[in-house]
Amino acid sequence: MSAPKLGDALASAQILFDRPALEQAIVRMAGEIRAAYAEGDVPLYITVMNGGLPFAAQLAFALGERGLDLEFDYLHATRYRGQTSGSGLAWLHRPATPMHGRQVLLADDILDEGHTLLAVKQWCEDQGAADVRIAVLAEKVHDRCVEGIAADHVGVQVPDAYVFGYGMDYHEQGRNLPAIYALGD
Ligand SMILES: O=P(O)(O)OC[C@H]1O[C@H](OP(=O)(O)OP(=O)(O)O)[C@H](O)[C@@H]1O
Ligand SMILES: Nc1nc2[nH]cnc2c(=O)[nH]1
Repeated sequence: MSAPKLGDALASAQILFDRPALEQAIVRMAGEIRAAYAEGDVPLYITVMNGGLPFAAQLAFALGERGLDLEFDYLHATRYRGQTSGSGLAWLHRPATPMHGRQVLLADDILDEGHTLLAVKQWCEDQGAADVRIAVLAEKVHDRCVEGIAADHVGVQVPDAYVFGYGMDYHEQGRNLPAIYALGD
């Protein structure tokens, strides 16, 4: 079966945040995150692939501009496999950099029910990370978030709908759309 067409989804989608609004949110986040670290700190900056990639890249530059150096690594843990729901987390790649005693900064596109970032944060702590901060471009507003997880830094809040663009996929399409859309009915 072929994937539903991105163009059809866009035709009925609602634009929630355009590129300037998201860039502005990321700049604001960078100021907050910079202030959370001391002079000379070099956090281990972990991009949560795939969705976190565009956001993480932009945030990294904004942090560099503010004098915060970062050591880069990445992980890929996926839960949804292109659908809106699913159970269990599949680790496709774990970071190679030792975390013991490190300050870890996780960058992901969205905190929805929180299963992904809860498992990822717990894994970082199990590896001996001294401190784990979470930065997400979007936080979905509902009451289904699992206990024990919250983002430290949030770009924008999105309604309880399937969203795509700016890293987030619509059936593995549309990740490079420079805006966040909510899927229509
Ligand atoms: O808060 P949750 O309900 O756990 O959902 C959020 C996670 O879901 C998405 O990842 P996905 O598993 O779709 O992988 P992807 O980044 O490769 O699209 C997104 O990138 C988050 O990591
Ligand atoms: N693309 C996308 N991925 C998600 N992962 C968890 N929630 C969402 C969502 O609304 N959209």
